Amino acid sequence: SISNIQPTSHGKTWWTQREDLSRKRSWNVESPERLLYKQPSATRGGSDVMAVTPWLAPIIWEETFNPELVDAIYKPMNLTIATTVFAVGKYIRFLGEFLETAEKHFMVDFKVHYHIFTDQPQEVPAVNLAAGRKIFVHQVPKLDRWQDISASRMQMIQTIIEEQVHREADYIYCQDVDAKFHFRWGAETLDRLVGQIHPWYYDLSRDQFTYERRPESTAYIPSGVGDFYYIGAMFGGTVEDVYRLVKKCHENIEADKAKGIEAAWQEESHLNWYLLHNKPSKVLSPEYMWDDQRGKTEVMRVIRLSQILKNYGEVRENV
Ligand SMILES: CC(=O)N[C@H]1[C@@H](OP(=O)(O)OP(=O)(O)OC[C@H]2O[C@@H](n3ccc(=O)[nH]c3=O)[C@H](O)[C@@H]2O)O[C@H](CO)[C@H](O)[C@@H]1O
Ligand SMILES: [Mn+2]
Repeated sequence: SISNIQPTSHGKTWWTQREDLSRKRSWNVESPERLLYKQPSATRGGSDVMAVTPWLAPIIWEETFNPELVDAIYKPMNLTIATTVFAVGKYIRFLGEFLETAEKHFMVDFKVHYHIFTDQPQEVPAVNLAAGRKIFVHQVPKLDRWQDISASRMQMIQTIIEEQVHREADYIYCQDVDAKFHFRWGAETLDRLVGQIHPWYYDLSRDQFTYERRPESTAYIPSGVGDFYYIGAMFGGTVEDVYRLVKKCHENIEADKAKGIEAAWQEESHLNWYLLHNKPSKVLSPEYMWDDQRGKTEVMRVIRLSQILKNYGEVRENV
């Protein structure tokens, strides 16, 4: 199905429908009775990396969780996971491999709704989807600047939650299209509000983070403050929590625009402001969004998804 997405911001009556959907779910963490798995140790962590934040949100790395146990708990919940991916202008070329590799590694055996936003619906590749998985195509205008294409995602995600996703999905994850899956990217990532540590900043000090540093911007973060530098290419969580996030970031982007300010890294700067003040309930290690340009570093046991090398001069609208 192809819909034409117009940026809107209408009434809140859909929240009631949303509450009905949530009530039908059992949120108990039920494990099947005779499932066998390795005993967890109370005194030794599964890994030598930081696996919990100072506000007690888990940080997800390989070996901090048991994939079979996670699947055994989450699969019977019959969840629907929406994912948004933008393929505007030349970025349509990345969509085929994104979807094909997602079918191999992303939430395998779960119901997944891919929401694809593009200016070229007829170019969306035909991909064989496993049972229970669907593609929805939404037509969006092609904006002139890559900064605006990237930043407009906050508003478009807000709109699609209001118009459709609130009725259909439990969780929503929002990802860049210029990436490929290589390894399990599964239900261990599900949580209320989920941020992703940027692959270039996980080992730097907070003062090196490229936060927005001008006090005039709503995304302003002063020096001496900050937890992680979160990447704009991936965030997610329950539909309610992601809705609050995209709505606030969109409002702040508009407030800045009215003052003639564009944050240093557009929506990524606003996302970082939001997640500093609204702590994520789960944080994904860089395994979940790596960058091919960085090679593999010692801390990385696996690479689950990686941004592919691209020629910025060739794919971006204005450089
Ligand atoms: C290393 C680096 O420079 N990282 C920044 C850069 O990420 P990226 O270089 O990863 O940004 P990008 O060019 O991949 O754009 C982000 C996403 O927007 C969509 N898109 C973008 C342009 C376009 O013409 N068509 C289209 O569909 C597409 O889904 C893409 O994956 O920019 C982002 C957005 O501001 C963030 O600030 C990142 O931190
Ligand atoms: Mn990207």
